[in-house]
Amino acid sequence: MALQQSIDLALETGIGEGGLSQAAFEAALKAVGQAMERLSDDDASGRLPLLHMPRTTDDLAAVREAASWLRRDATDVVFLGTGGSSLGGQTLAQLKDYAVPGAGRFTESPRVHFLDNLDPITFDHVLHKLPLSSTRFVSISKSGGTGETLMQTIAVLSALDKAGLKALPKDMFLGLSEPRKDGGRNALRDLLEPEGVRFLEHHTGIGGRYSVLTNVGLLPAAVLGLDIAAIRQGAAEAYEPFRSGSAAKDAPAAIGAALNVAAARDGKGIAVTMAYADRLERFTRWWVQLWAESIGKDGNGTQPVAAIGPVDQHSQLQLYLAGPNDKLFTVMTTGVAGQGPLMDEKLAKRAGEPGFGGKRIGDLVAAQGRATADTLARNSRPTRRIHIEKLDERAVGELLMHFMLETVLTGYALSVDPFDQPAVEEGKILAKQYLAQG
Ligand SMILES: O=P(O)(O)OC[C@H]1O[C@](O)(CO)[C@@H](O)[C@@H]1O
Repeated sequence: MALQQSIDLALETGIGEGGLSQAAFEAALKAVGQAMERLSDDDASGRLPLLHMPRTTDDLAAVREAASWLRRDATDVVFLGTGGSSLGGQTLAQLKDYAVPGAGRFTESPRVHFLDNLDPITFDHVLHKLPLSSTRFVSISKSGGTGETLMQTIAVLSALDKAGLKALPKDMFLGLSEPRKDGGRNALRDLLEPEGVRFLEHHTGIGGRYSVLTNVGLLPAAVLGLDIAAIRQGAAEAYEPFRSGSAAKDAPAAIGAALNVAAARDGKGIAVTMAYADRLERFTRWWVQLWAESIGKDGNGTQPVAAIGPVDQHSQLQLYLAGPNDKLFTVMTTGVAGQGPLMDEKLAKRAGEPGFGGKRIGDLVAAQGRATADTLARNSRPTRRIHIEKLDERAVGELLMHFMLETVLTGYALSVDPFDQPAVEEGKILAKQYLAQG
């Protein structure tokens, strides 16, 4: 297993007052144990295809084929889509420096872009800058009806038309959506299929925010040359204790769920995940959607907050250490010790930091991650630590599956349905009304 989780700094037994009591944790673990029984039924009945994804391999060839079609002669590949239709792919793409501050600008061809937010200025700018004749577009929407993705797709079709290119939309576009239900409407298909655009099928039994291990997340990963089989193998590692019928106390994702349940019951209404790695920044955003939409309903839920270290030590940490003690922290570190530029002894002395001499940047980051977890604990803030020595496809696959399982189990244990998001529809309907009114 690549993921090492320790919860001692979250419990009263480890940090004293402020930690979660052993009794509360045990009670939560019991509830999660019951949730695991339900999960086991879900697996056996096939009700949750997500649970079978780690062991599935027969769909990978189609993903690889689509990826190589997209890469052929392309300078740029643009993924249109939002929420669960984008964040999983972004998380995986970050292994190849996507959206890594500074480094992301130097990525090799094809450049990959995820346009998940709808912003007219950005979209205009990107459409003007992209070399359209060598750009490929992928529109992803499970429902096929998300307004943002439809507007983006319409805008691109119009831009291609205006550019008067020889290639047709079918040579430049790929769609990814559910099949039409009972032959009914699917707006994205209605838009693209008449142009001859080919579609990959979105798994009908897997929700958008749980779709990272399907073609939704794996297609961008394959375009970037990542080992998509290894991502699934890593996910299988996280699922193994569940597959083999381990007790909750022996299943890392169940332990994580129990911590969250105990914290929620204890009135700790905020869950902060602080990752000490640029290449986990998109992961934290993916987790925010997963957690918020899955757990936040019927008056339940804890507020997910994403943070990155060490940069957010210089913006958020003061509150975390000295503000209200209403949070459960997860501090994530990777094996960066010994990595990065070496600090020259003389220059370090000149800077008044002789202790930096002979150390590497990764040494300081490793020390900072450790210090932040320990300082939170010393200030009575319950803190879980997750360490991943080597951040690669396998490790990220395991991490993603761990957090999906943790989320589902937390939902089950708190008696909320972790798979729907009914409340967000109201605003979408109103926005369409306002648009019509002008
Ligand atoms: O993939 P779709 O259907 O376009 O939905 C995009 C996102 O919108 C939501 O439905 C919320 O509005 C998310 O759950 C989903 O990931």
